[in-house]
Amino acid sequence: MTDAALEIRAVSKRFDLGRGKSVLAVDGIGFDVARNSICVLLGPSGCGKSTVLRMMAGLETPTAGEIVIGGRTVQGPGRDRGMVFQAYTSFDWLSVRRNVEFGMKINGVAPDERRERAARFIDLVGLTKFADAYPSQLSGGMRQRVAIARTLANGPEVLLMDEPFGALDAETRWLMQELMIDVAEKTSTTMVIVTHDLEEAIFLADKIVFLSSHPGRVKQEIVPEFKQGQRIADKEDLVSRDGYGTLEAHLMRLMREEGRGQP
Ligand SMILES: Nc1ncnc2c1ncn2[C@@H]1O[C@H](COP(=O)(O)OP(=O)(O)OP(=O)(O)O)[C@@H](O)[C@H]1O
Repeated sequence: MTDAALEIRAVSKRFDLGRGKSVLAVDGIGFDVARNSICVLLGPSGCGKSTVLRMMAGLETPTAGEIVIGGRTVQGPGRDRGMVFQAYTSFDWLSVRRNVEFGMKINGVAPDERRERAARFIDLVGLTKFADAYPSQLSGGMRQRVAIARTLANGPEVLLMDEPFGALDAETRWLMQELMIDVAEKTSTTMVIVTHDLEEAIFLADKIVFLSSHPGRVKQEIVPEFKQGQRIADKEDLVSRDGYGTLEAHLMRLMREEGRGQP
């Protein structure tokens, strides 16, 4: 019995470009994501991070290998996974509460339970005062909180996030990162987060999987040992810890090595 929530086994992805041409985006990658952990996929632009995440979500099919979640091979999208994208994906004509209830309604969750769960997750992301507001009345960070609450309310085993804070300003980004640590602690959801931001990776990750540039292969799996197995909920605290700078410099070196030759 493995304690992995997610197993990526020798996965490759080749995209057909038509006229007999194709591109190998991901080449034989393998790694595990432990249950209740935060795994960050890091690597230079075009290394295949989003492709790997989309295969986990079942939005793309591996050309070779398999992805196993909770003992089952992924064969398409499923309720055991929830995905949050960089672009805000809330329904503008529904209030925050109705947005969060929407997926549960589709899934046939009874009204009372829907309301109770929506209230819990809206509270978790700090939007209780805005439950009756509409997305157009909210800031970018708040709208992304709605997307997170809506996704978590469906009770996924694994939360997949593709550059979730990429469109936010620096300050909101920190707050959102701190929020995700809080969410991970309170909900014990396994998370896989794609980013190219080194600081974000170090802050959020229990494990970093660094992908080499095109085609994507696992270059290194890195556990930020300086955190001593703890999540550090406060960014100032994190960056002032011994070992933070060394890890950041190491990741910068990897990024520079792999980024060479990129436009
Ligand atoms: N649908 C597709 N058809 C053809 N090629 C694709 C498709 N999706 C991705 N690719 C190619 O696969 C490679 C990996 O792309 P992917 O978007 O996964 O990288 P990434 O690491 O997420 O990049 P970025 O950090 O810039 O978002 C790229 O060369 C890209 O052009």
